[in-house]
Amino acid sequence: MEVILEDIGRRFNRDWVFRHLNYRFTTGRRYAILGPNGSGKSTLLQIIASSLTPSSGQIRYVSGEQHIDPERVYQYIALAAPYMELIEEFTLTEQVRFHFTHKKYLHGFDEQRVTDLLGLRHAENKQIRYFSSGMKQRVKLALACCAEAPILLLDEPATNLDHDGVDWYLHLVDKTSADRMLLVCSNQEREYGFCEYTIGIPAYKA
Ligand SMILES: Nc1ncnc2c1ncn2[C@@H]1O[C@H](COP(=O)(O)OP(=O)(O)OP(=O)(O)O)[C@@H](O)[C@H]1O
Repeated sequence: MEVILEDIGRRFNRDWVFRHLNYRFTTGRRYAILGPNGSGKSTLLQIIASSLTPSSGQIRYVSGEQHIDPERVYQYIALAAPYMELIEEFTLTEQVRFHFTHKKYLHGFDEQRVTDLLGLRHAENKQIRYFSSGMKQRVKLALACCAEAPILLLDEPATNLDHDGVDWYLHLVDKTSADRMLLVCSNQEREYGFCEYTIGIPAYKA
């Protein structure tokens, strides 16, 4: 699968966040989207996820010979981001079950394995609203990484994670990112050090 950005730009009102961005993302590769706060990383990720449209240029999604309609791209994407909410009223078990009624499990995973991987067995029946911020971040990452989707998008994945949490995240990525297209938005080397390709957003400042 390929995601092809053709001269894309995005502005909010009169202010261009970035412009003239050409890039080709390919399955099996890991990319870091880099830049300081406010540079446009999340904006670019949302354009790639097709939840935001570019103000100029176009984005194409190609799977083999097939062109994918941007409105159906969500079926190919798993996303973890700070602006995504978990369902606070659910227990952990209910949240996992609910998520995987909409998404398939990645090959080799099931409810049990996701819960084990989370290391939150003791909190299975606890409502998400009582989880710490680090526990919630682990849940978001596990739901995204353990879902069957060729494109995995992680926006600031180490947010709220302590030292052990970052090691846990790196292990999770190692176990789940093979043969997928992985994009990590970050400004911290520890969360994207494994990426083979980097895109610096400030280079596309208008
Ligand atoms: N809906 C919106 N309306 C107006 N401006 C917006 C909107 N969304 C984002 N912006 C602006 O676009 C710019 C890029 O924001 P974005 O969130 O993409 O940056 P970022 O690199 O992800 O930042 P951070 O590292 O802080 O998460 C910022 O100046 C932001 O204020």
